[in-house]
Amino acid sequence: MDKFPVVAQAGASQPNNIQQHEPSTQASAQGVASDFDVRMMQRCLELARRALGRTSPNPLVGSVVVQDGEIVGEGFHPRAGEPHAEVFALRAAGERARGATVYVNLEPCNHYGRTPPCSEGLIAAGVAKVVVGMVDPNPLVAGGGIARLRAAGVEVLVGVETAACEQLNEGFVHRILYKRPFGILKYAMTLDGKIATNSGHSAWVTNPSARGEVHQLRAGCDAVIVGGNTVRLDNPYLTSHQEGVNNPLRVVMSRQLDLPTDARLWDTAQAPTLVLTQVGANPEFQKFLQQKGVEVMELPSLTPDAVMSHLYDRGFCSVLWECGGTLAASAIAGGAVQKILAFIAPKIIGGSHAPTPVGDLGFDTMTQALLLERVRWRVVGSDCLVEGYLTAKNQ
Ligand SMILES: Nc1nc(O)c(N)c(N[C@@H]2O[C@H](COP(=O)(O)O)[C@@H](O)[C@H]2O)n1
Ligand SMILES: [Zn+2]
Repeated sequence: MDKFPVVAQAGASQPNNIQQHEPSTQASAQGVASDFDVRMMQRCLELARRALGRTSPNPLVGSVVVQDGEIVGEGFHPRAGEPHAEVFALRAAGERARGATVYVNLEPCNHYGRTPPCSEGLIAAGVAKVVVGMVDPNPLVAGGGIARLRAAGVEVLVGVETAACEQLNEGFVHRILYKRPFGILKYAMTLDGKIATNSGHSAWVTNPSARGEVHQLRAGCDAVIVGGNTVRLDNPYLTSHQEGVNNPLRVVMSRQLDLPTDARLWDTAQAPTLVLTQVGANPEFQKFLQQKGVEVMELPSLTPDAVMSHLYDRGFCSVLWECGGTLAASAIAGGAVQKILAFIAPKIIGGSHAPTPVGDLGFDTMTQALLLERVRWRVVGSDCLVEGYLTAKNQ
């Protein structure tokens, strides 16, 4: 997997300004990870994913306790307010935790939050060694958990499968560092760069496997945002379409609330919907939505950043933009997008008025182009998925 320097400097003001993070000296890697260590860390990540989309504002964390080369306890963090992964793993191991090695994809915490410090729990359980995937960027932890364990005589190895650990928690890390959720812009376009025909028809650009990936992506996000046009033209469900997995909060941004009364998003039995609008917009329609169980909120300024700020206040880590080109351009320009996922279908539809995934960014020359880094691509069914991160140059 590519190196993924997702962690940026705390306090930096530009949300897209992602920089390489160097772990603190205190917490730097000591010793060499074995193939077994790598396998155990991958198991932690697997366990962590069981709570996909359910832990915000907390991270996804899994933990494994190993005694004499054998797994004797496993656990994951199920949601904020519940015990941390290490606690569940230690509980499962019981007395066999004494002298054991504990694996965890995020540095054990060292503070009293909603739960007591895991560093103290690990010390009290008498573990001999802790293997950590990545340092916790939370200023309340930030190397302190590692230092506390070492001070108590526990051997600590830091930096196993770090790239994968950082990628799993890129939303949590971004939230901590920038006080905004991590924004992902996803779109599907034809080979000639259109997201719909001249008449606005878009079902479907991509093949069913690609649509399955999008459902999976939604399951890992706290919210999915669209604009009024997407509601009017596509009438989407925006759910994960799977039993027992997370459905994100479906968010509609609409200034005028000139929206259809029969939109699928107003059926809140499957997933909640939040409509964000401007102060005083269409009171009749607001009433109609509220009667349907849709939450309506007026924001003094309906900008992508104001929306992301509101979603941050709700404790969200990752937000998916599934909007049309105009809102996508505004979200990018407003620093609300850090990652792009572009599904490209091998189809050509032409059309000089056919919409494209990103509207006007006000650029005149190619030198102004937004650059992506850490770009990867793979084939998904008959389509191609290109993904990458907006670079610091874009700001
Ligand atoms: N190492 C580790 N394992 C977990 O299972 C976790 N949830 C965390 N989270 C860290 O602790 C903070 C939350 O603490 P409370 O749940 O409020 O007690 C979170 O921000 C992470 O820094 N870490
Ligand atoms: Zn903890």
